[in-house]
Amino acid sequence: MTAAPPLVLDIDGTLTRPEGWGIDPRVFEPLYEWDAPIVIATGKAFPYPIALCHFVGIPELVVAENGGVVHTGDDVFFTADREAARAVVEEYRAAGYDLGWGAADTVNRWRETEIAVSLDQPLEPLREIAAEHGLEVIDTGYAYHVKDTDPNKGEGVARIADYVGIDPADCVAIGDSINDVSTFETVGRGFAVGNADEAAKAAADEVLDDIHADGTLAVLERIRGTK
Ligand SMILES: O=C(O)COP(=O)(O)O
Ligand SMILES: [Mg+2]
Repeated sequence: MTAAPPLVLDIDGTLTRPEGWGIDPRVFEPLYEWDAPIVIATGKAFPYPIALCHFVGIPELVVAENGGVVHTGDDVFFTADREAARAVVEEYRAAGYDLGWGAADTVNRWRETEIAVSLDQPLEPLREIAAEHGLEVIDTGYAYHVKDTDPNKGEGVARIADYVGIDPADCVAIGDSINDVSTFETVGRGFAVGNADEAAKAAADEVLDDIHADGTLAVLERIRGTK
């Protein structure tokens, strides 16, 4: 008998259908059945991973907004200040640009510590304005995130692991982009799916052939343990 390891899972690019968007429904059952804690570590706003945990039927262990929001299951921590990102966006808008999500902007509506800008908006002016405010812009392949340079997913994962009583070194993480590098540096074993960007591939212990959920499902099959 081998025990399943705790998991740290990114959402976009990792749990997504091979076409690139939408959660692949095949991941629901193995996550529901998983015999160890699962941390969802994402760049998405807090309600999205919470809803994912809710709909899969697993406890809420969540790192959202690239580490800006950490939920240990009992307590929620905010580790970055949204005001600086807000100031960057105001300047970006004043210069004639837009966040690119339309009037409802459900991408940022519940975002607490950073701002996300659509990939179809100009990056260079955003980077310049962010730098003037001491912030960085990271490109996850799904959005540009204007954020503090400080918090990251890995620190959030470490905080949750400490609270839950698991050793990060025992965790297996799967991810696809630059915002997963800190996760890979925190856990014992990191897998980059085949569609991952160069930063994630370089930081991972192993790069998978399969893309998106196909890659993730292949890892889960390999490490799920036996009874
Ligand atoms: O929000 C994003 O841009 C990416 O989200 P992810 O970290 O779950 O891939
Ligand atoms: Mg991702």
